[in-house]
Amino acid sequence: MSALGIEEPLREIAERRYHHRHRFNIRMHEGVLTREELRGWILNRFCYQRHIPIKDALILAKLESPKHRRMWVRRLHDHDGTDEDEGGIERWLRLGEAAGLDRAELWSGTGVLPGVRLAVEGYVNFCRLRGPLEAVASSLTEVVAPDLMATRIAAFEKHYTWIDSEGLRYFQRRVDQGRRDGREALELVEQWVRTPEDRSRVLAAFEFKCDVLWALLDAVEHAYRPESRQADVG
Ligand SMILES: O=C(O)c1cc(C(=O)O)c2c(n1)C(=O)C(=O)c1cc(C(=O)O)[nH]c1-2
Repeated sequence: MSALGIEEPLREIAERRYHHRHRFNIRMHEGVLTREELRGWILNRFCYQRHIPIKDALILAKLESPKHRRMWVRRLHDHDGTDEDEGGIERWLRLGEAAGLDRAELWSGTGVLPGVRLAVEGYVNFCRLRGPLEAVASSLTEVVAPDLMATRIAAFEKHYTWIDSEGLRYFQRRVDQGRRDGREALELVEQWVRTPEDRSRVLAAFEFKCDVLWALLDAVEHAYRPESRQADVG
């Protein structure tokens, strides 16, 4: 199946359903989030971050060729780190610290919203239960994530200067890692797709993943919106 057969419909779905369209991200980029909203997002996104290597380990166990496993295992190192590199989880913790959050609090999971927990668990279980084609396809949002991250870095540097720029290293590193991951996963999926049914499964997995990211932001937006917090207190 040609690249046109997968990448174009993926990008069409992303245009409508990827979380760059979510109001929380739009407000983040406009620079209008409060400190509490941004801290709430960082804390809750840590729940997603810490589960990425777990879902990648589940995918790794489904790959039958050494070549594919060698490619995929690098994702674990990207997040968990190596002797030479602290890794993405550590960089996310430093982002949290730069925003005034305590790393012990991030690790404790206290404050992770029910909707976030369910969305992340849904993603991990999807990768646990589905076959390799769908599990790999669910990572394909990384084809579009790097552009969003570049926008986010610019927005943080412009609007959220109270966060030390050292904290942005997670996103800076992730732009290139995400581009490579997205390209590799797309190549794998293109090799594997043989039938229209396979193609439909890939697109459905991608839609599911868009829903995971959307649901995560819905939960954060609802819980930390300044007006809803006032209403909760009242
Ligand atoms: O901040 C974002 O907008 C964003 C989005 C995504 C994504 O689209 O799944 C990932 C990340 N960040 C990210 O940092 C990351 O490590 C990551 C791994 C994966 C994946 O599905 O394997 N997605 C993403």
